[in-house]
Amino acid sequence: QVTTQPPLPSAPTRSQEAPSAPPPPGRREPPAFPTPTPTDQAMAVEAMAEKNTGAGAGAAGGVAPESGDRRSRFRRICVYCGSAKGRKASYQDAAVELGKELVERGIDLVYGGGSIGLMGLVSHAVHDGGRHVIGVIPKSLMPREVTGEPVGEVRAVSGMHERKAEMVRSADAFIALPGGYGTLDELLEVLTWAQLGIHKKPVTTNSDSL
Ligand SMILES: C/C(=C\CNc1ncnc2c1ncn2[C@@H]1O[C@H](COP(=O)(O)O)[C@@H](O)[C@H]1O)CO
Repeated sequence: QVTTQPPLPSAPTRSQEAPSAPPPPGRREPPAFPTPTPTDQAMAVEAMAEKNTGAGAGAAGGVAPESGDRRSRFRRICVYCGSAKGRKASYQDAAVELGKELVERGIDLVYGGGSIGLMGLVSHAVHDGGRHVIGVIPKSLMPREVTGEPVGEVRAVSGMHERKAEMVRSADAFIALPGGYGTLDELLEVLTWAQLGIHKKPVTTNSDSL
């Protein structure tokens, strides 16, 4: 099952896009999209799994949370995010907060294996919180995306396609944070694979992601 959450306002028209220069006098700034918090995102994937109990982490071996318990039914969530830190400090805050949210819910992380940008922030937050981190990365990309000692388990794969397939196989649900073209590619692929019935795992993002 694939949905995005929460209900989003309609997409801006070309004329509503954020201007690169200050607007002329009298012209109003376009409305800002609401940015769901990492807690919203974590709750969204839980809700999706609940609605589709045959498809969520139950099917993937997750553990149903007891009432009042913040532990998740998901064992592992894949986070797609940028290899850069992005233009807004709020993107970095969201990466760290999401990492902490996963820790609090007892969820391990699957991600692209890089130590740079938002990937580095989310992986360190999860690792520092004591959860397992699985980084899936092609050997050829290591010099570019890994600096210093990588955290957690590194799964070296043969190429980009194998990386995406391994990430989808290894996780029970997917959350996209802000990123660039790579994040967009990963998100579109996991969505289109769901559309084709290749997997039945929840996918969520936010309107401010890409
Ligand atoms: C060659 C293939 C796909 C090409 N595109 C990508 N597919 C998957 N992941 C990618 C691709 N390009 C870059 N990435 C990785 O995404 C991460 C985030 O990148 P961003 O651009 O900063 O959002 C990063 O780890 C990139 O390596 C065949 O399928």
